[in-house]
Amino acid sequence: MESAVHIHPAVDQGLKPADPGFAGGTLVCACTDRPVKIRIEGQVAHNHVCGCTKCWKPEGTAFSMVAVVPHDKVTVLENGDKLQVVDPTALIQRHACQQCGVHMYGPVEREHAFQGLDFVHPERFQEQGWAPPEFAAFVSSIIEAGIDPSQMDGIRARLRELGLEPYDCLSPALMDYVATWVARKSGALAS
Ligand SMILES: N[C@@H](CCC(=O)N[C@@H](CS)C(=O)NCC(=O)O)C(=O)O
Ligand SMILES: [Zn+2]
Ligand SMILES: [Zn+2]
Repeated sequence: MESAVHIHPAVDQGLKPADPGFAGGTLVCACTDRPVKIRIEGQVAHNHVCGCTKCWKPEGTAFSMVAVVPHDKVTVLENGDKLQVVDPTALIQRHACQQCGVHMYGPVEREHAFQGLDFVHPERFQEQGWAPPEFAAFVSSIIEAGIDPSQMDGIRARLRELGLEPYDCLSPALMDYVATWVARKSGALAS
């Protein structure tokens, strides 16, 4: 089934499988002059496409693609002076290149189930072999960015066709993980 809306350039032609030997790589922003370079050690986890308005999306694309890596696996290699935090009040401290706008890494420093993880956009890797997205998150949020609600049935069908089950928040596994963290903190569950 064809949808007029592009999901994301890295998935529109189908997903590329992970290389089992992928040991990390370098994320590069879109600048030709003094690009920001970030070294990531090891494979990314929980890669997914995200429809929210806060995650960086390539031009003309309805979804971002975003995964997590432990914060200690992230190193700013070059031109870190170009980075600025988009919204210092947000849970994810998205560090964007002020020149080209690409978000390079987003640590979660606050006390939260995701504390210690950095959100990254794997399509910015110079290398191939990163793990492909596993699901689609915050799908209804694309309406907040201006997608006509009448397109949603087609977009969800296209996501399913690509093997990216659409959810309006995170996947059930990740929602359960977050809720378990909250319940342990409150004492509702034994820690
Ligand atoms: N409907 C909202 C959803 C925003 C949202 O909650 N985004 C999720 C997925 S990235 C999140 O965890 N945000 C935390 C943050 O932005 O720091 C929007 O599209 O702006
Ligand atoms: Zn840049
Ligand atoms: Zn998002």
